[in-house]
Amino acid sequence: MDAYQSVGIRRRLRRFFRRDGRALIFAMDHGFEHGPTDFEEHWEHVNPRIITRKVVRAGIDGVMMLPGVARLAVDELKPDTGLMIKLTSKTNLRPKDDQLLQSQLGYVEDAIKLGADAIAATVYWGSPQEDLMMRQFAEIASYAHDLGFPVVQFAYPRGPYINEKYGKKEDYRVVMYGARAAVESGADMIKTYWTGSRETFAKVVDAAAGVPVLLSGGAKTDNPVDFLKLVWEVIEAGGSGAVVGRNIFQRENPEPFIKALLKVVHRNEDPEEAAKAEGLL
Ligand SMILES: O=C(COP(=O)(O)O)[C@@H](O)[C@H](O)[C@H](O)COP(=O)(O)O
Repeated sequence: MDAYQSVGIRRRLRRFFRRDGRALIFAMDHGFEHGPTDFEEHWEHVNPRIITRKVVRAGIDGVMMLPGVARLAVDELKPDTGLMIKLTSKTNLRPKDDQLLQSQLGYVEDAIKLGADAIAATVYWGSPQEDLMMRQFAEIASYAHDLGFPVVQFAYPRGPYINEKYGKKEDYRVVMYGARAAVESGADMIKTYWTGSRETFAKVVDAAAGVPVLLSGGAKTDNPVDFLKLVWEVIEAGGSGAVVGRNIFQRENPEPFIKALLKVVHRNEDPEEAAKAEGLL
């Protein structure tokens, strides 16, 4: 018989993933990590309640937030919207030498009090402060697992040696290494970078050995279809979905865009067809 904890972990993961094993998750930690200027294109979206209402209305599977933003936005969530609380972060205001570290800014108990379904933390694999983030992740994961909560790792390879050895952090071997390190450190879900092609992303998925790999969205594309195509490639590569921020909240009208994304993620719909059906083309 399963221990209570593993039942809790499976049950909470299902609040993000539909029966097809895929999820589209809205990310809103940018006011902290990038600064509020990220919202300037559509300033009303700086208000977590307004943008959360829109993404929930469009049918998003889950949201990822830092504790303070979740506190403002949770009343906008449906009972079945997955809530992922991220417990590490950094501001862009830090000195450059400290930018390769995410610090803990909340505790597992805080996330549970907020009604979290999953706990997230970032590890910059390859950072000079990798050791500290590994310990942070291990402590968060061990405690969350003990209480039956799944743990999501934002597995971001970043550091001077990576650039020296591989040229860029998006090299598939680097992303694959980060994903594998996430698996081996006990993650139940992984968020990572696009590697540039379906074939290479499929290798990242293989290296994750069954732990779901989701795309970290990235900068907004001018043409919405370009982003739909990228997510389509992720799904074709065996990826389990995407965690998307700027491509949603930097659009004037995010709802049809989310609906098109959901068609790509959950129905493998052709990106252009999905865009047409939602009036984006
Ligand atoms: O991981 C983050 C920051 O990454 P970054 O340091 O900007 O590469 C988060 O702020 C976002 O949640 C994540 O990037 C997803 O949001 P978008 O990239 O889709 O805006």
